[in-house]
Amino acid sequence: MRPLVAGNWKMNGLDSALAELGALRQRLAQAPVPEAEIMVCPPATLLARAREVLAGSDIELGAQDCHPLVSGAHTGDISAEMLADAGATAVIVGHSERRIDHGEPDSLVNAKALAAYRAGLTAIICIGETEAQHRDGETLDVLKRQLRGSVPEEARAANTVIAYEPVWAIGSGLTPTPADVAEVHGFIRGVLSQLLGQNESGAMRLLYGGSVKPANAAELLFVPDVNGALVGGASLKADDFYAIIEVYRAGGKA
Ligand SMILES: O=C[C@H](O)COP(=O)(O)O
Repeated sequence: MRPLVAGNWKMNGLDSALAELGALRQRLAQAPVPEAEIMVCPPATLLARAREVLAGSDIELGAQDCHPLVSGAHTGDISAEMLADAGATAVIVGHSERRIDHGEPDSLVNAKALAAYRAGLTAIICIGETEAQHRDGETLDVLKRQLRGSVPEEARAANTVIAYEPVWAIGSGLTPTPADVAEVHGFIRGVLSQLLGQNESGAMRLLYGGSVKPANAAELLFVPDVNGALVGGASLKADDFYAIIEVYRAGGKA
């Protein structure tokens, strides 16, 4: 399956990110990496400008969150339909920063994923254990609970991507070992198989996220059952993001 490398800008991008995006576009035009699908997820305020920068390129545009409803009295919120209207083809839901900062439970993440489907967007559903849960050996239990609660019955390989992001690895420079990533991703694939059937589970892309950098991308992204990356900090710099994407150049994993 074709891997996906998605960049999550989070609440960044006021300064140089659009210029960096232009540089990334140029870099990929000069030295394409057709083996990978590439996406950037800027803050909602930058979607329109990012869309202009990317016009005519293969780089896709995603968003970072959505409200479950189409419209209404929800000050400050943005619906999946509005994100689609702004040019997004995907939306991240259930990122740990939303789960923790905004107290989002699995049921809300599930509703947001359904909203994404309703608007024709791909849902990138994030799951991951905290440092304490990791230390206490609860990782697999936590992930199973999050998958059962957050992944709608309507999830299909064509409309859903799962991103495993250990909270303790996000922005910390720490990463699980490739063997740990392999175990966890194999486990996720198995739970998805129980929930959605083997065909959908087998074809669904499972991304790894958490301190993916040019220096560790090759060792993390060629692990079995890893079908791409959700990249935070390193997606803000064209050179770094390109170097991560480039690990998929022909000769790597199909
Ligand atoms: O969504 C992206 C992740 O939270 C990873 O962020 P990071 O690459 O800065 O650790």
